[in-house]
Amino acid sequence: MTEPLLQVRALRKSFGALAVTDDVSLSVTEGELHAIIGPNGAGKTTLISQLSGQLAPDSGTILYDGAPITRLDMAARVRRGLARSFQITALLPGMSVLENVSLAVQARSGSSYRFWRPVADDAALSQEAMQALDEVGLADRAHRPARALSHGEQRQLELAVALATKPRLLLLDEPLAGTGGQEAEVLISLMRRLKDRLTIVLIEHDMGAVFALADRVSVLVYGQIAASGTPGDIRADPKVRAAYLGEEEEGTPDA
Ligand SMILES: Nc1ncnc2c1ncn2[C@@H]1O[C@H](COP(=O)(O)OP(=O)(O)OP(=O)(O)O)[C@@H](O)[C@H]1O
Repeated sequence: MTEPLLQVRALRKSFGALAVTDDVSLSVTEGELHAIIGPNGAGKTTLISQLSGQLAPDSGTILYDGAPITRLDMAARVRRGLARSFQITALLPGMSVLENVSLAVQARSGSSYRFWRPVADDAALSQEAMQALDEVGLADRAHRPARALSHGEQRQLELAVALATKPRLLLLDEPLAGTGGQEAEVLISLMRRLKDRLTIVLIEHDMGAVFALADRVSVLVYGQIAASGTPGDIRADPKVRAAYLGEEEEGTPDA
């Protein structure tokens, strides 16, 4: 059996007396889209922040591609191919869409690009950034300021920024938040395309999207994995229905 691309073992993180990640173990196989769902405050974002290197766990181990990365910072994890999509708040609103993505290409490439020149001037850098924009469907918006994009387009831009780091494993924290209708559809079909070539860990409240996209689902409740399995297993799990799905009848996948 092939080794999982990501293995989390006995991860713990507390804020004061509150154990927000409480002995979490989980594995993500190369090529799968693994969704993490759970009620508000269950600890999903805190977990993904530890996977990306933004937050240090109190104890436990994170193995990526067979090697421990628990003590590596975010930049070192990005260089190994583990990227988190940056939130809209991390976008630079006055810079162009292309410049926002070019900065991510530049960050990955380190000193191979001359950092004192305006980022959009470097042809190779711009070309790579354009590829990422093309992949998310924003090539025709390249020269607009990021602030001129619609909310849904800004979420596409976040994905382009993450893709520009050439990840092998992509961590997505609520990519559909604040979107609806057509905007959500665009993002869902984009994730469907990305999952053909990348391993993805997805935190998402939109159960329709989760059950349409996920190969496996883990349910986090009060900082602990309450269940992990295929979407079919999760739908049928009485513990999950009681702890999570039951709480929002509208979002129940087979409602
Ligand atoms: N830096 C922090 N300091 C103290 N408490 C925190 C901190 N970050 C998160 N928490 C608390 O940890 C708990 C889990 O938060 P987290 O954001 O990880 O949950 P979540 O499952 O992502 O929630 P949501 O679905 O609402 O985004 C919450 O009770 C939150 O208030």
